[in-house]
Amino acid sequence: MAAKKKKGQLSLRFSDDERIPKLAGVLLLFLALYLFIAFTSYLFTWHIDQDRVLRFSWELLLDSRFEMANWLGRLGAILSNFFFYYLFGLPSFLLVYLFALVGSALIRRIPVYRFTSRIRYTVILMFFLSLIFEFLFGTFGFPWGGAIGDNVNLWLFRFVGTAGQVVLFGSIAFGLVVWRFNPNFDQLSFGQAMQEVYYYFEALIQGKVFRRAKPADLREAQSKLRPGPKSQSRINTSGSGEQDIDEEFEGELPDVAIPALPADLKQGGQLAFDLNRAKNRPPVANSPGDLELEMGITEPEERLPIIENAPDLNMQPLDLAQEENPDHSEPYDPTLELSSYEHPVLALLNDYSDQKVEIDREELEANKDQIIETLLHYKIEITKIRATIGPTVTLYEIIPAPGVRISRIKNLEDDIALSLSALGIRIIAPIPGKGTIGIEVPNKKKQIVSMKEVLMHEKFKKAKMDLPIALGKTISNEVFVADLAKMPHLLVAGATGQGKSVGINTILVSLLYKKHPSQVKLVLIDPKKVELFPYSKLDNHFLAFLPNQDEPIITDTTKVIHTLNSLCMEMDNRYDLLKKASARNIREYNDKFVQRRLSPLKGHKFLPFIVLVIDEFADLIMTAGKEIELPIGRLAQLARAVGIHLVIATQRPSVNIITGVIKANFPARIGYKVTSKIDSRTILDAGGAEQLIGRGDMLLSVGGEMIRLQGAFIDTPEVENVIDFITKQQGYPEPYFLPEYYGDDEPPGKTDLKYTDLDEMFEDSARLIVQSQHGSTSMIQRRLKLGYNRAGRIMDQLEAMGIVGPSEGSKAREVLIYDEGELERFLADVRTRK
Ligand SMILES: Nc1ncnc2c1ncn2[C@@H]1O[C@H](COP(=O)(O)OP(=O)(O)OP(=O)(O)O)[C@@H](O)[C@H]1O
Repeated sequence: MAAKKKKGQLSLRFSDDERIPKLAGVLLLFLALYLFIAFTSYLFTWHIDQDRVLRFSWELLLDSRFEMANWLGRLGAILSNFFFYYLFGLPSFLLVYLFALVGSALIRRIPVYRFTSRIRYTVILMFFLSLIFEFLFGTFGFPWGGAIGDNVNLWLFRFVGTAGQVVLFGSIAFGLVVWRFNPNFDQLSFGQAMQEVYYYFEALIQGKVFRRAKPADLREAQSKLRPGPKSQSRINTSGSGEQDIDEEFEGELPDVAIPALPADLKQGGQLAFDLNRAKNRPPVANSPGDLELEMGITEPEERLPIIENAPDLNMQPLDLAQEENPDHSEPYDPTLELSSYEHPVLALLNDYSDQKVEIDREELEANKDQIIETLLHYKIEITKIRATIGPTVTLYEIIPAPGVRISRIKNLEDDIALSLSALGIRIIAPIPGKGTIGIEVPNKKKQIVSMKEVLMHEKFKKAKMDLPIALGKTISNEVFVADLAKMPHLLVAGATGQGKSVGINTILVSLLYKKHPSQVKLVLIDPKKVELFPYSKLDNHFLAFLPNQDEPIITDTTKVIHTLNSLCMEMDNRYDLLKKASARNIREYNDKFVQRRLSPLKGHKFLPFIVLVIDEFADLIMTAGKEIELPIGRLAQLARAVGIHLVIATQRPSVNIITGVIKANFPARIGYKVTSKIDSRTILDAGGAEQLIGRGDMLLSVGGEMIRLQGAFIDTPEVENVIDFITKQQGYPEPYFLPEYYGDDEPPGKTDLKYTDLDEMFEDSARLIVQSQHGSTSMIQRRLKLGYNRAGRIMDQLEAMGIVGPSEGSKAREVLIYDEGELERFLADVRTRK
């Protein structure tokens, strides 16, 4: 008895010992390496060794008189010949892969059964390839498909003949592809195929060959699409462009005032008019009459930082989410359900390159002279003036002489504007973080910043953000990419016709270019019913809305109220999930889910980010007031941690629209041109937006910092191209449904839901729940083979109909109907409620 117990204990300890599988893994890895070397060597030495090793004998293996050419000696020669000649031929290499796969799984403690399907595919592939190789190359001496390939081929040849073999192998290959990759043929159409060919050739003609980009490929594809260094302007937005200028001019600065600028000087980049002629000469600013101007080209200076580097507005540190996967299982891939989804390609967008205008050198110098003259007129001396040329405005940055008060310059804003006779002069005194004063002067000819150039820029391509949005370019011509998730909500306002709708399109298109449908969902509200209409086609890819909604884009005020409240419910549900998972924010939660540390059986699921966009929010506030404002305020206050972010836009920036509640909760705001300083203050808490020049010129205020940007331009046909590109691909079987919301005045209850409102599977689910007396969503999901969202919706309906009780966290709900007879009577009654 004692001995038995001991033995039991021993075996328990033995099976618990994690070193055993690790040692087995090491052995397999060693075997894989050994076979790999032996097999590789066999490719070069088989003809030398084959005669001797064809017939195995122990003597051959053990007698040291036999010398083999194989790099691994006699054992290597015998083993590789065995696998190549007697078994599978060249595909024997797949065995190396299998041993390595299983070996590495064992040492990483990943259960081998997770790889069952991969192992199965590999073994089948090995058989199949040995058949094919032998069929194709069987007449050569090398054992391409080994004895297995040879014998099966011989049998097949006698059975179906050569033509039959070709057909059979073709069908098997096709069948294997279907089995392994389950490609979608539903949407295979001649038109789509032609369009793909067209995109390819269009790019080919432009010398921009690329593959249809997957996220990782996008970088490569875009770098190919970027113009080569030769086509870059000498003075350019990019770092390399500015470098060019430096090299061009260094050491050549003549001693005369204002040397000639290069003839092909284009917009972008930074020029400095240094009022200290020589570095070793003391400043001469105190004697204005004596000023000699010298133009130097300076290194591009760090301007207002992009949001990418801005401090994390999210209070919760994110790096804590990077914990190790405890059971070392293969991570969950949320994109798997639409694994063949391809991100839109850049060829769908327009270049607007013909719109690029050269800056007028004389305009630059004239403005500079005017500024200096005007300032001198008011006895303001300066030591240095520098110009940074942007797409729509040029920033003249001046360093006043010591002792000059900044407020004096600020007060002269109007005089300087008058003397430069240009609209929209904005004076920034001082530029935050620098001792300089900025004077922004609009360029006579403005440059369109295309969405395409912004999306193809490294900053966007490399952006590792949750919700990257490419807004446009700063006035120093730097591409500006921000993370909406960190903003964490955005208020967009500006007078009509100044670029707001284009701006919303750039935000949405940025997300469509960068994100997989599993990662982000859009809730689109458009009371004007026009601007966001094209996006309605994305319902099964990127949209989220209420279950009984006919139109994917929400236009009706009552539906908007329901949607906002439903989003609040979604937020609460997500908080529950986060709490159960001990995660502090969506990133931590999703990281845990991806690492398979949260079980779907307990209700956990991968949470996509949700972006709510309201285009024209004034009408809603005017008609529904608090009913709109309160849920927006609640979402804005609380929703960022669970990945719900808002973008709300209005063309009426008055205080009764942009109320205190809204303002307090939207730290990031974009102001397009407005008609008055008061409007500017309403939006940005500061003046300035009234001095913008329209057509996408904007001020972004975030975290107390103000950045002037030229918005990227994207036209409606381009937006439609992108949407069509996505909708032609397979989407999810259904949209992402938000939780059902019934409204306060129509509380969920027996009398409210009509039979027609109920899900088709409602009755079956009710029977299942009553039969099993177990109120669990995951059971409905599993037994009736329904998606998680749909099962959840049915459970809500069961609750509303009084069949189950309310949710009790991770526990099953109470079932309120006890026997099937009672249920059938109840259902018959419900059926009559049409
Ligand atoms: N970033 C931009 N670059 C160049 N032009 C632009 C840009 N944004 C807008 N425009 C020009 O301004 C016009 C009006 O833009 P948009 O429709 O976005 O204005 P809006 O503020 O949405 O107007 P509304 O409120 O009436 O809808 C566009 O048709 C376009 O010609």
